[in-house]
Amino acid sequence: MPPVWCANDDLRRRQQLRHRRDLARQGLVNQRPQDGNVYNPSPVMESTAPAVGALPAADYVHDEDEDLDDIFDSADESGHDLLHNPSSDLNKAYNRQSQLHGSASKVAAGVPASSTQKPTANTFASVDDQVAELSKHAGKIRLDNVKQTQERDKDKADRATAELVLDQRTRMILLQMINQGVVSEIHGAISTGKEANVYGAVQYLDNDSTPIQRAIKVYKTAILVFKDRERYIAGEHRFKRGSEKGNNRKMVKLWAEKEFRNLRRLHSAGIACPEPLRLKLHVLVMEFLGDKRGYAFPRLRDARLTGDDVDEQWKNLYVQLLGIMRRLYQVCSLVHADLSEYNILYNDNQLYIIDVSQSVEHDHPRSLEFLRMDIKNVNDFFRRQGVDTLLDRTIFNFITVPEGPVSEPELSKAIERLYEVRPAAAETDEAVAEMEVDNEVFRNQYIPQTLDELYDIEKEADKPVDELVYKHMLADRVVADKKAGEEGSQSSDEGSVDDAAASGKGSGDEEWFIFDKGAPRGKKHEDKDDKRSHKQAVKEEKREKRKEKIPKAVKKRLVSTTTRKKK
Ligand SMILES: Nc1ncnc2c1ncn2[C@@H]1O[C@H](COP(=O)(O)OP(=O)(O)OP(=O)(O)O)[C@@H](O)[C@H]1O
Ligand SMILES: [Mg+2]
Repeated sequence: MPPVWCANDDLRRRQQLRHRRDLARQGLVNQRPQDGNVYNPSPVMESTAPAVGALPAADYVHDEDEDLDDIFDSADESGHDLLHNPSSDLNKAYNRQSQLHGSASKVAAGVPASSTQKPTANTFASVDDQVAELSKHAGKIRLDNVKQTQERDKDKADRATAELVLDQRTRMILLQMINQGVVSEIHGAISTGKEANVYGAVQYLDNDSTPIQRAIKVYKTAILVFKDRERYIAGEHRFKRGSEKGNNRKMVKLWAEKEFRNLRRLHSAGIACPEPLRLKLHVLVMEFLGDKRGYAFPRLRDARLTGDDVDEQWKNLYVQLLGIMRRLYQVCSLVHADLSEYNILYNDNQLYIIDVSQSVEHDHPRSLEFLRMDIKNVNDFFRRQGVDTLLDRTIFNFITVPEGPVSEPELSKAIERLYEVRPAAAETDEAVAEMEVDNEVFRNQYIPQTLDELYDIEKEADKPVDELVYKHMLADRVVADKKAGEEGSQSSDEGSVDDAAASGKGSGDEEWFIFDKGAPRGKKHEDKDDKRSHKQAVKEEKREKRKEKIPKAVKKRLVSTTTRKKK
């Protein structure tokens, strides 16, 4: 018998546990851990998974007082719009899933699997009912079906097996997603890490089409697996509410939300990355980057380029990545903050950016420091591949300067120009040594982000602007660049790359100048004569309209007569 609502918390909890135990006995819900910290998956839930499951104590601790209420709360969902968008394929998938797995009455009534209405009473009974309802999908979570093509170390592969067991909350979220048709089946782990596991999944849209591959990132909520997330979230306006220190579950939810939102920004800016599809608490469903059989693209670290022009391919990838970094900064207002060959996937000369949960906005107090770290990682990696890399400082300026292109092919052209205007002797040993020194200096330079962070504001003010690392963040520089753009609009090709290179302005630390500014947008940049004639035309139009206007007194009279008639 389902438990009845009761005001007494203790009694209610006991009833809930008893009910869960009953369900567990019937094989519907996973039982609580027994024999210390060993999970004992129910035969239904883990029917195809191997019998592993000894989890470290810490992995279990956070689940001790596990409740599932928030899992059935639709307020914690993002990407739900996909499901309700009539043009979305997810709709089809949802209907298909519902038809396949009962709930026929719900489908007929047009009720979504997880109702958006919150129960007003008997919450626990409702949660348990939903848990029981979801258990019919248990066989579709088959984590033993691992697809690994990448050269990962043995340690990690072993960990992948040991982590086949999901905690109950995560399992419920996954079952819910299956129920809603977001995915149809969940397969093995693509990757298991300290902070998150990524699983492969498939979504069947209709009976005869090939399934769509999906990736599901599950963030870990265990205490011991936390890294210093605070430094990424603190100081960013999107997370002003605070980082929810001390509450792991909330913190991880925030983290997943950050990745979802950042991915969405990247995707809408046209940067190659997995499209985020659905977020529920700490579980994120996204586009799968890999082949149709479910094998993920390799990380850039593991990419094996083939052909006679491998060197050229590496160089092109380098140029492509610098362009992406500028686009990320200028269009998305983001710094990746963990960019390296581990967080970039590669396929067919295309780079895909992943793992943006720690990416920060411009206004983050350490964004420039993170950017400099990203540049270092990228340069170090490509130098190891034999690419003639640009100076860290040059790239930093290239990324941060507001003026200039933000899309291909102009971005690549601008980078090629950076090579062209580089001091001529860049290939000599001496120049290489000099480059290394400059990189070292730049990497250790202090980058203030606000005026408050300057040690000696007067001393800084005396320095030539071009000596400042943060020169592109100075308000007057940004304004000056904009002004130059306005003036540039009067003599059309002033400030173009060729001019800059020819006049020698583009050498050394002046690379920011070599962007082709192009025609500035916005009304204030329109030609003065155009503006005047437009104003005149609008005036004329208004005058004509006034001629047809009924005088106020006449209008009033007309209104009053019609109202009287009605009466
Ligand atoms: N959308 C995707 N499609 C295919 N594979 C993916 C996708 N997202 C992630 N992966 C794979 O999962 C791996 C880990 O993903 P990610 O870098 O996002 O996790 P992580 O936060 O680094 O986890 P941890 O730090 O705990 O290792 C990646 O290296 C990649 O191989
Ligand atoms: Mg990663």
